[in-house]
Amino acid sequence: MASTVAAIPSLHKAWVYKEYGAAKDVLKLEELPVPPLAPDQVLVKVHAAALNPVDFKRRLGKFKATDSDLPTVPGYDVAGVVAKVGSEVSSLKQGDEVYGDISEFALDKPKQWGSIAQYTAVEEKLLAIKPRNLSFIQAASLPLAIQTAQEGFDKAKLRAGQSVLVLGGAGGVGSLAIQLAKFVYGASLVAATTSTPKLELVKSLGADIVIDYKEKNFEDMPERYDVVFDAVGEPKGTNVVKEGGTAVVLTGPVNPPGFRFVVTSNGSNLVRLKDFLESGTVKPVIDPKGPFDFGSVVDAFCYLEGGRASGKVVISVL
Ligand SMILES: NC(=O)C1=CN([C@@H]2O[C@H](COP(=O)(O)OP(=O)(O)OC[C@H]3O[C@@H](n4cnc5c(N)ncnc54)[C@H](OP(=O)(O)O)[C@@H]3O)[C@@H](O)[C@H]2O)C=CC1
Ligand SMILES: CC[C@H]1OC(C)=C(O)C1=O
Repeated sequence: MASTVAAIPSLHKAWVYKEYGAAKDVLKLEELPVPPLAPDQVLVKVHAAALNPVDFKRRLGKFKATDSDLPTVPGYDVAGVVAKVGSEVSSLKQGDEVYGDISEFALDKPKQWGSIAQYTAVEEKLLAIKPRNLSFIQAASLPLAIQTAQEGFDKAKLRAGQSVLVLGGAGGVGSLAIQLAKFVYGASLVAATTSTPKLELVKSLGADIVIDYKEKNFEDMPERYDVVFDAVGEPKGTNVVKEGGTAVVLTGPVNPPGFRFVVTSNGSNLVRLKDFLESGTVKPVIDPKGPFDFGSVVDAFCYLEGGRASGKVVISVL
């Protein structure tokens, strides 16, 4: 798909913080210069951007040792239209509808000028053509979370016919991890933990066993799993791993045989999932409190930071 692109202004609106702190204290909507383009980058007119916990952890200074310089425009996930291409860009052209995670390494010098803005500059290799059946809102919800699930299962060497437990099944990553495990990697059994109000959502995503962690402890159940995908950060997952299995840990402490990793972005990862997305086999999950409008980003972060989001918190930027 291609869209028409208006003239590019020299200034644009962006959410920015100049010091680390709470969203309500430091996050402001300001007019900034449109980011300059490197030769291998494209300028994206942002239609939608999604929030991730790494955005608020970063804004609280938890990764300052490896962060890019302040001031910071937050936002990793973007969906929009290519407005301009750098001199070395070969695979994208003006008008292409694209999506992606704009920071190749989530914690190591992530983009200073992020996606919660009217324009963002990003290397073509980090983007993919938006699936034609998905809205910009739906597409923006996917990149960082779906690549995290994909990379975690790849590193765990998940094979068809194996069993998976997803801890945090209703969250941004967990809601996609259930679907990928079941429909992309061919797991024979997918179990997931969530709380009482989200049991039906998690079952609808393909979980064969839904564990209400408010009522039951998965460690007390008889099942053991080839792969535990821990999107919660309690180190209990390794206690239910089968002999020879592993635990993928996204955050917090790790015990053997588990491992933790940090997601790496590449548009080719999204291309691998194109058919699953365009066929509707794997579906975006957008928290019903959203999408939030561009003026409500502080509210959106406050909601995400409450830790109860179902699927992804998305911002409509147009
Ligand atoms: N290492 C990496 O590269 C990455 C790490 N992460 C990290 O992974 C974690 C998850 O990210 P993301 O999914 O975006 O976060 P979300 O904010 O989307 O997770 C919210 C969800 O977590 C669920 N949840 C919270 N506690 C529990 C629990 N004890 N058991 C089951 N479900 C629970 C909530 O459900 P309920 O209301 O039912 O409790 C809610 O649905 C974050 O800490 C994030 O920083 C994320 C992406 C990449
Ligand atoms: C080390 C985990 C850290 O990296 C990302 C992307 C997060 O969300 C984290 O908490």
